[in-house]
Amino acid sequence: MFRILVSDSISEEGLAPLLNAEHIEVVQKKVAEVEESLDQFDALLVRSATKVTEELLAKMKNLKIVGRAGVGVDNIDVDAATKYGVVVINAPNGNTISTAEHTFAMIAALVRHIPQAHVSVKSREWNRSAFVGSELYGKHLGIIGFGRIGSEVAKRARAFGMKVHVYDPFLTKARAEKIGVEPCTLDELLSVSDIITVHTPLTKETKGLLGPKNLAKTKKGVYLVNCARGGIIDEQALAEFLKSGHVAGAALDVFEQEPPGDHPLLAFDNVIVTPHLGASTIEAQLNVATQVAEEVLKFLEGKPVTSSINLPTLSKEVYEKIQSFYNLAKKMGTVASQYMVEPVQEIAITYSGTVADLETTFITRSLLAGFLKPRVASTVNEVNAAMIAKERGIIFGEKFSTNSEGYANSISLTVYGEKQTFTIKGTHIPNYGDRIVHFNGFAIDFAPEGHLLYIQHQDKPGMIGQVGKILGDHQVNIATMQVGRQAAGGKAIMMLSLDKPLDDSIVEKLSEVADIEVVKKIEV
Ligand SMILES: NC(=O)c1ccc[n+]([C@@H]2O[C@H](COP(=O)([O-])OP(=O)(O)OC[C@H]3O[C@@H](n4cnc5c(N)ncnc54)[C@H](O)[C@@H]3O)[C@@H](O)[C@H]2O)c1
Ligand SMILES: O=C(O)CC[C@@H](O)C(=O)O
Repeated sequence: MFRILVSDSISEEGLAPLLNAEHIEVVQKKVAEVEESLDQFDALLVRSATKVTEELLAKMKNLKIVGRAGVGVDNIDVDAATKYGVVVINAPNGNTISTAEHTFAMIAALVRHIPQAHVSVKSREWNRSAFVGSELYGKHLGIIGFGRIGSEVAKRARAFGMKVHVYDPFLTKARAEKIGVEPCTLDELLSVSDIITVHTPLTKETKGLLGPKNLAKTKKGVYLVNCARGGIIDEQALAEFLKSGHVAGAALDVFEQEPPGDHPLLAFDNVIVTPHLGASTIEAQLNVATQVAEEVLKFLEGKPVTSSINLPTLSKEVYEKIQSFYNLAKKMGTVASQYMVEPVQEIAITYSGTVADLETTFITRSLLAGFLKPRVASTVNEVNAAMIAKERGIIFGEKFSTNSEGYANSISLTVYGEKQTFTIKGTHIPNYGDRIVHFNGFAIDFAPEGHLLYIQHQDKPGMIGQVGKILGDHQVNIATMQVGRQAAGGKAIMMLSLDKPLDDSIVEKLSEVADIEVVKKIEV
């Protein structure tokens, strides 16, 4: 049974996939109103009101996923979520059309003074000359940020006969051509546009993007629109440029602080505002709620999610192809970690054969998670494994090889520690399973599963008997046993799989046997 906390108002109809699932319990309450312990929840669903801070994440000890019913995740501390191994997903396109339409409604309202005229008529005035506007036809619209919403705004602008200028440093030429726009520099856009609308995320680079310096480069009489995030247009600079009359008006759906309270911008007649309504349509709310509910359900059922902020995204098809290697890699990491009980500096992974053609990022993360789990007290999984490895100074890297030495596929892992280097190689055989085919320089063949016992010894008659006797004397049943050696009479290994975990005292007894050099128990 999974428990999900829905802490903001999210469309009930959209939550249906979760509400109808048998193994899911949905609690619809604000975080602050939850009386029980917060660590009972596996998932948290929010819009923008709930602030998912590090402090909250620390309290939700069993949290696995945060779902944002919307695009922007600036109310979620994604770095902290990554640190705690919590997946963050959003609903990236469910509210695109609604927000583009709202932007366009704001543009039209702004240049035709609709809100001001509305208030005037409601006040029993009839002042037609006070509200003379401008046509959109033939005007230059500058769009900063040409992603999902920016490009939908462009389509609507073209339908109105506007000339569209686009600035987005990450826009590829191919995409621009496909949509039929000509990208320009920010300076070009600023100097030519009659109306400028911003559609970027709020980042270090975009915070204050339209500040004093760039606003000074705009045409006198420019109109500004922000239906993206408060702060992209510097609010203080905007107030100054409105005061001087350089900016003719602004339409704002978003503010640096929401609600804005008694904000100086609200005092300007030529500033029109809405309370972050871009995504507030029945359709958008149903879309984002459905998207996020379906994704959370998939995730809790162990299936891949497609809109994760802090995990590589995988399609179902790709996930199905990599799943076996993902499991194999995790087991290899677990085995290697328990073998190398010492500080580790580097982990090198080589993918050979068919696996080399797959999306290996996820497989590597799985291997790292398997490796780090026995060493790290906090949650470690595919989300935070790479970050934890880096934090602990472990370098890791992938290599690809066409030479899989007779196997259809293989993953080779070398761990460089302070005292020794350890190599293990595994393969996945369809309908047979995962096999370790090289272990620490020995050719061998065993399944990396259950309670394993590794023994390295001199290749002499009677070694197997001695090991069998000690285990038998302690009522430990051997399920399987594989042996390997480098040369007759030289170094040899045994890998046993046991029916129950081994006591340390038995490990000690085995270590005392003459000609046994290494004994390690490994739990997979
Ligand atoms: N008002 C609302 O209710 C509402 C609803 C949905 C989305 N939003 C916001 O709208 C914005 C756009 O959303 P989207 O879905 O189109 O996102 P998107 O990721 O599809 O597009 C963002 C675009 O901004 C571009 N960009 C990034 N940094 C840039 C920079 N420094 N200069 C210029 N361009 C830059 C990116 O390349 C990308 O193309 C986000 O801030 C989102 O949070 C607001
Ligand atoms: O939840 C909302 O209504 C706001 C959504 C919007 O800002 C977003 O980023 O998706």
